[in-house]
Amino acid sequence: MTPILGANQYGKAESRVVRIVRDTARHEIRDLNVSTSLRGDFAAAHITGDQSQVLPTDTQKNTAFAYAKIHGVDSIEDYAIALGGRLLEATPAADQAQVRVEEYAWDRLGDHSFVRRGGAVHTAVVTVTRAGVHVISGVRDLVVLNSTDSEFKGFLKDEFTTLAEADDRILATSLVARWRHTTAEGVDWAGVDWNASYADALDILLRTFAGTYSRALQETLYAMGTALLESRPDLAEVRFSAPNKHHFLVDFSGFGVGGLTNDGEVFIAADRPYGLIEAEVTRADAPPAGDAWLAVPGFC
Ligand SMILES: O=c1[nH]c(=O)c2[nH]c(=O)[nH]c2[nH]1
Repeated sequence: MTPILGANQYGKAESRVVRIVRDTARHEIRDLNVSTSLRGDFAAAHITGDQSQVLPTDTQKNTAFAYAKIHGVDSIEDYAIALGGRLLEATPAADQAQVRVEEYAWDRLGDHSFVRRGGAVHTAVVTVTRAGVHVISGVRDLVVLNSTDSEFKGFLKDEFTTLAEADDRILATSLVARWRHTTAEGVDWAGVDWNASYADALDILLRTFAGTYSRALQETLYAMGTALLESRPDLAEVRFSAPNKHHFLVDFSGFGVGGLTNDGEVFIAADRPYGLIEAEVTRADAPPAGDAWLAVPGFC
Protein backbone atom coordinates (compact mmCIF):
# COMPACT_ATOMS: atom_id res chain seq x y z
CA MET A 1 0.00 0.00 0.00
CA THR A 2 1.44 3.34 -1.04
CA PRO A 3 -0.43 6.11 0.72
CA ILE A 4 -1.31 9.05 -1.48
CA LEU A 5 0.07 12.47 -0.65
CA GLY A 6 -2.81 14.89 -0.45
CA ALA A 7 -2.96 18.66 -0.31
CA ASN A 8 0.19 20.26 0.97
CA GLN A 9 1.75 23.68 1.24
CA TYR A 10 4.78 25.04 3.00
CA GLY A 11 6.26 28.37 3.89
CA LYS A 12 7.42 30.68 6.65
CA ALA A 13 4.83 31.86 9.14
CA GLU A 14 4.79 35.18 10.95
CA SER A 15 7.89 37.03 9.88
CA ARG A 16 7.70 40.32 11.71
CA VAL A 17 8.76 42.83 9.11
CA VAL A 18 9.16 46.46 10.15
CA ARG A 19 9.91 48.93 7.37
CA ILE A 20 11.05 52.47 8.12
CA VAL A 21 11.03 54.99 5.30
CA ARG A 22 13.71 57.54 6.20
CA ASP A 23 14.16 59.53 3.00
CA THR A 24 13.44 62.68 4.97
CA ALA A 25 13.66 63.53 8.66
CA ARG A 26 9.96 62.69 8.91
CA HIS A 27 10.05 58.90 9.02
CA GLU A 28 7.25 56.50 8.10
CA ILE A 29 6.66 53.09 9.67
CA ARG A 30 4.95 49.94 8.39
CA ASP A 31 4.76 47.14 10.93
CA LEU A 32 3.81 43.78 9.46
CA ASN A 33 3.35 40.14 10.28
CA VAL A 34 3.99 38.21 7.05
CA SER A 35 3.30 34.55 6.30
CA THR A 36 4.00 32.84 2.97
CA SER A 37 2.98 29.47 1.56
CA LEU A 38 3.95 27.74 -1.67
CA ARG A 39 1.68 25.14 -3.28
CA GLY A 40 2.35 22.94 -6.26
CA ASP A 41 4.11 19.72 -7.11
CA PHE A 42 6.20 19.02 -4.05
CA ALA A 43 5.57 15.27 -4.02
CA ALA A 44 9.28 14.40 -4.29
CA ALA A 45 10.11 16.44 -1.21
CA HIS A 46 7.62 14.40 0.80
CA ILE A 47 7.97 10.94 -0.77
CA THR A 48 11.62 10.52 -1.75
CA GLY A 49 13.11 13.33 0.29
CA ASP A 50 14.36 15.16 -2.82
CA GLN A 51 14.43 18.87 -1.92
CA SER A 52 15.71 20.09 -5.29
CA GLN A 53 12.44 21.89 -6.06
CA VAL A 54 11.95 23.29 -2.57
CA LEU A 55 12.66 26.98 -2.08
CA PRO A 56 13.49 26.94 1.65
CA THR A 57 11.16 28.60 4.08
CA ASP A 58 14.24 30.49 5.21
CA THR A 59 14.57 31.96 1.70
CA GLN A 60 10.88 32.83 1.69
CA LYS A 61 11.43 34.73 4.94
CA ASN A 62 14.49 36.48 3.50
CA THR A 63 12.49 37.46 0.42
CA ALA A 64 9.77 38.94 2.64
CA PHE A 65 12.37 41.19 4.28
CA ALA A 66 14.15 41.98 1.01
CA TYR A 67 10.89 42.99 -0.67
CA ALA A 68 10.13 45.40 2.15
CA LYS A 69 13.25 47.22 0.91
CA ILE A 70 13.16 46.53 -2.84
CA HIS A 71 9.44 46.96 -3.42
CA GLY A 72 8.50 48.86 -0.27
CA VAL A 73 5.20 48.73 1.57
CA ASP A 74 2.80 51.31 0.21
CA SER A 75 0.02 48.97 1.25
CA ILE A 76 0.01 45.41 2.54
CA GLU A 77 -1.98 44.24 -0.50
CA ASP A 78 0.47 45.76 -2.96
CA TYR A 79 3.46 44.35 -1.04
CA ALA A 80 1.85 40.88 -0.87
CA ILE A 81 1.16 40.85 -4.62
CA ALA A 82 4.81 41.66 -5.33
CA LEU A 83 6.15 39.16 -2.81
CA GLY A 84 3.82 36.39 -4.00
CA GLY A 85 4.80 37.05 -7.61
CA ARG A 86 8.49 36.83 -6.77
CA LEU A 87 8.12 33.56 -4.79
CA LEU A 88 6.18 31.98 -7.65
CA GLU A 89 8.76 33.13 -10.18
CA ALA A 90 11.59 31.69 -8.06
CA THR A 91 9.93 28.30 -7.61
CA PRO A 92 9.19 26.45 -10.87
CA ALA A 93 7.39 23.57 -9.10
CA ALA A 94 4.95 25.95 -7.43
CA ASP A 95 1.67 26.87 -9.04
CA GLN A 96 0.50 29.15 -6.25
CA ALA A 97 2.04 31.44 -3.69
CA GLN A 98 -0.14 32.69 -0.89
CA VAL A 99 0.96 35.66 1.17
CA ARG A 100 -0.93 36.55 4.33
CA VAL A 101 -0.16 39.88 5.97
CA GLU A 102 -1.38 41.69 9.06
CA GLU A 103 -0.52 45.28 9.71
CA TYR A 104 -0.23 46.89 13.15
CA ALA A 105 -0.95 50.59 12.95
CA TRP A 106 1.18 53.24 14.65
CA ASP A 107 0.10 56.82 15.27
CA ARG A 108 2.61 59.60 14.90
CA LEU A 109 4.08 61.34 17.95
CA GLY A 110 6.75 63.25 16.09
CA ASP A 111 9.06 63.05 13.09
CA HIS A 112 10.52 59.76 14.25
CA SER A 113 8.32 58.80 17.20
CA PHE A 114 5.20 56.69 17.16
CA VAL A 115 2.70 55.13 19.54
CA ARG A 116 1.15 51.86 18.63
CA ARG A 117 -2.58 52.08 17.99
CA GLY A 118 -4.60 49.38 19.72
CA GLY A 119 -7.60 47.76 18.20
CA ALA A 120 -8.34 46.81 14.65
CA VAL A 121 -5.71 45.08 12.53
CA HIS A 122 -5.73 45.41 8.72
CA THR A 123 -5.28 42.03 7.02
CA ALA A 124 -4.63 40.80 3.49
CA VAL A 125 -4.54 37.37 1.88
CA VAL A 126 -3.08 37.38 -1.61
CA THR A 127 -2.93 34.25 -3.73
CA VAL A 128 -0.79 34.55 -6.82
CA THR A 129 -1.30 31.78 -9.39
CA ARG A 130 0.19 31.29 -12.86
CA ALA A 131 -3.15 32.56 -14.22
CA GLY A 132 -3.71 35.60 -12.03
CA VAL A 133 -4.04 37.11 -8.60
CA HIS A 134 -6.70 36.92 -5.89
CA VAL A 135 -6.78 39.65 -3.27
CA ILE A 136 -8.75 39.46 -0.03
CA SER A 137 -8.55 42.45 2.29
CA GLY A 138 -9.90 42.47 5.79
CA VAL A 139 -9.89 43.54 9.37
CA ARG A 140 -9.78 41.69 12.68
CA ASP A 141 -10.35 42.72 16.27
CA LEU A 142 -12.75 45.46 15.24
CA VAL A 143 -14.55 45.82 18.57
CA VAL A 144 -17.87 47.64 18.22
CA LEU A 145 -20.88 48.17 20.46
CA ASN A 146 -24.38 49.57 20.15
CA SER A 147 -25.89 50.43 23.55
CA THR A 148 -29.45 50.29 22.19
CA ASP A 149 -31.37 49.68 18.94
CA SER A 150 -30.79 45.95 19.34
CA GLU A 151 -33.36 43.28 20.19
CA PHE A 152 -33.51 39.50 20.07
CA LYS A 153 -36.97 37.98 20.32
CA GLY A 154 -39.39 35.68 18.58
CA PHE A 155 -36.77 32.93 18.48
CA LEU A 156 -37.43 29.20 18.42
CA LYS A 157 -38.06 27.76 21.88
CA ASP A 158 -37.90 24.22 23.26
CA GLU A 159 -37.80 22.68 26.72
CA PHE A 160 -34.19 23.81 27.22
CA THR A 161 -34.81 27.44 26.32
CA THR A 162 -34.47 29.85 29.23
CA LEU A 163 -33.37 32.99 27.35
CA ALA A 164 -35.70 35.92 27.94
CA GLU A 165 -36.80 37.92 24.96
CA ALA A 166 -34.89 41.18 24.72
CA ASP A 167 -36.44 44.40 23.41
CA ASP A 168 -33.46 46.55 24.14
CA ARG A 169 -30.03 45.07 24.67
CA ILE A 170 -26.37 45.81 24.07
CA LEU A 171 -25.06 44.48 20.77
CA ALA A 172 -21.30 44.06 20.75
CA THR A 173 -18.78 42.06 18.81
CA SER A 174 -15.13 41.79 17.96
CA LEU A 175 -15.48 41.50 14.25
CA VAL A 176 -13.38 39.60 11.77
CA ALA A 177 -14.31 40.57 8.19
CA ARG A 178 -12.65 39.76 4.91
CA TRP A 179 -13.70 41.00 1.49
CA ARG A 180 -12.59 39.63 -1.85
CA HIS A 181 -11.68 42.00 -4.63
CA THR A 182 -13.08 41.21 -8.04
CA THR A 183 -10.69 39.35 -10.27
CA ALA A 184 -11.22 40.10 -13.92
CA GLU A 185 -9.23 39.89 -17.09
CA GLY A 186 -6.98 42.89 -17.31
CA VAL A 187 -7.42 44.23 -13.77
CA ASP A 188 -4.59 46.68 -13.23
CA TRP A 189 -3.63 45.76 -9.68
CA ALA A 190 -0.81 48.27 -9.77
CA GLY A 191 -3.35 51.07 -10.15
CA VAL A 192 -5.44 50.23 -7.09
CA ASP A 193 -5.26 52.54 -4.08
CA TRP A 194 -5.46 49.75 -1.51
CA ASN A 195 -5.18 52.00 1.52
CA ALA A 196 -8.07 54.20 0.36
CA SER A 197 -10.10 51.09 -0.46
CA TYR A 198 -9.49 49.69 3.04
CA ALA A 199 -10.35 52.97 4.76
CA ASP A 200 -13.56 53.24 2.75
CA ALA A 201 -14.60 49.63 3.44
CA LEU A 202 -13.98 50.09 7.15
CA ASP A 203 -15.98 53.30 7.15
CA ILE A 204 -18.93 51.59 5.39
CA LEU A 205 -18.89 48.67 7.83
CA LEU A 206 -18.76 50.94 10.88
CA ARG A 207 -21.43 53.34 9.67
CA THR A 208 -23.73 50.45 8.83
CA PHE A 209 -23.16 48.80 12.21
CA ALA A 210 -24.00 52.06 13.97
CA GLY A 211 -26.95 52.92 11.75
CA THR A 212 -28.76 49.59 11.58
CA TYR A 213 -31.58 48.69 13.97
CA SER A 214 -30.73 45.09 14.83
CA ARG A 215 -33.15 42.21 15.36
CA ALA A 216 -30.16 39.86 15.61
CA LEU A 217 -26.46 39.98 14.96
CA GLN A 218 -27.24 37.90 11.88
CA GLU A 219 -29.33 40.75 10.47
CA THR A 220 -26.62 43.29 11.27
CA LEU A 221 -23.95 41.25 9.47
CA TYR A 222 -26.13 40.86 6.40
CA ALA A 223 -26.80 44.61 6.39
CA MET A 224 -23.08 45.34 6.68
CA GLY A 225 -22.27 42.94 3.85
CA THR A 226 -24.98 44.36 1.63
CA ALA A 227 -23.87 47.94 2.27
CA LEU A 228 -20.28 47.06 1.43
CA LEU A 229 -21.17 45.33 -1.85
CA GLU A 230 -23.58 48.10 -2.83
CA SER A 231 -21.03 50.84 -2.25
CA ARG A 232 -18.03 49.08 -3.73
CA PRO A 233 -18.63 47.48 -7.13
CA ASP A 234 -15.00 46.28 -7.06
CA LEU A 235 -15.82 43.76 -4.33
CA ALA A 236 -17.18 40.28 -5.04
CA GLU A 237 -17.98 38.99 -1.56
CA VAL A 238 -17.51 39.59 2.13
CA ARG A 239 -17.27 37.11 4.99
CA PHE A 240 -17.82 37.81 8.67
CA SER A 241 -17.02 36.04 11.88
CA ALA A 242 -18.64 37.80 14.80
CA PRO A 243 -18.56 36.63 18.42
CA ASN A 244 -21.65 37.90 20.18
CA LYS A 245 -20.10 39.61 23.17
CA HIS A 246 -22.95 39.14 25.61
CA HIS A 247 -23.73 41.89 28.10
CA PHE A 248 -26.11 40.69 30.79
CA LEU A 249 -28.21 43.14 32.79
CA VAL A 250 -27.26 43.00 36.47
CA ASP A 251 -30.24 41.98 38.61
CA PHE A 252 -30.34 44.39 41.57
CA SER A 253 -33.60 42.98 42.96
CA GLY A 254 -31.91 40.86 45.65
CA PHE A 255 -29.60 43.62 46.79
CA GLY A 256 -30.13 44.98 50.28
CA VAL A 257 -30.33 48.52 48.94
CA GLY A 258 -33.90 49.59 48.46
CA GLY A 259 -35.17 50.93 45.16
CA LEU A 260 -32.11 50.10 43.09
CA THR A 261 -33.39 49.83 39.54
CA ASN A 262 -31.51 48.82 36.43
CA ASP A 263 -33.06 50.25 33.33
CA GLY A 264 -30.40 49.10 30.89
CA GLU A 265 -27.68 50.86 32.84
CA VAL A 266 -25.38 48.28 34.45
CA PHE A 267 -24.23 45.13 32.67
CA ILE A 268 -21.94 42.17 33.23
CA ALA A 269 -19.65 41.80 30.24
CA ALA A 270 -19.29 38.03 29.87
CA ASP A 271 -16.27 36.76 27.99
CA ARG A 272 -17.37 33.15 27.46
CA PRO A 273 -19.21 31.28 26.24
CA TYR A 274 -20.19 33.51 23.36
CA GLY A 275 -22.50 33.10 20.41
CA LEU A 276 -20.51 32.89 17.20
CA ILE A 277 -22.33 34.31 14.21
CA GLU A 278 -20.69 33.85 10.82
CA ALA A 279 -21.95 34.73 7.38
CA GLU A 280 -20.89 35.26 3.81
CA VAL A 281 -22.56 37.81 1.53
CA THR A 282 -21.78 37.48 -2.17
CA ARG A 283 -22.64 39.57 -5.18
CA ALA A 284 -25.03 37.54 -7.39
CA ASP A 285 -22.71 37.79 -10.40
CA ALA A 286 -19.45 37.49 -8.50
CA PRO A 287 -16.59 35.96 -10.45
CA PRO A 288 -15.52 32.59 -9.03
CA ALA A 289 -13.28 32.67 -5.98
CA GLY A 290 -10.92 29.98 -7.28
CA ASP A 291 -8.43 29.21 -4.53
CA ALA A 292 -8.65 32.68 -3.01
CA TRP A 293 -9.91 31.30 0.33
CA LEU A 294 -7.81 28.15 0.39
CA ALA A 295 -6.25 27.62 3.83
CA VAL A 296 -7.72 30.83 5.24
CA PRO A 297 -8.29 29.58 8.79
CA GLY A 298 -11.73 29.31 10.36
CA PHE A 299 -14.83 30.70 8.69
CA CYS A 300 -12.87 33.66 7.34
O1 LIG B 1 -28.11 38.14 17.75
C1 LIG B 1 -28.29 37.01 18.24
N1 LIG B 1 -28.37 35.94 17.44
C2 LIG B 1 -28.58 34.66 17.92
O2 LIG B 1 -28.67 33.67 17.16
C3 LIG B 1 -28.67 34.53 19.32
N2 LIG B 1 -28.84 33.46 20.14
C4 LIG B 1 -28.84 33.93 21.41
O3 LIG B 1 -28.93 33.21 22.45
N3 LIG B 1 -28.67 35.28 21.43
C5 LIG B 1 -28.57 35.68 20.13
N4 LIG B 1 -28.37 36.90 19.58
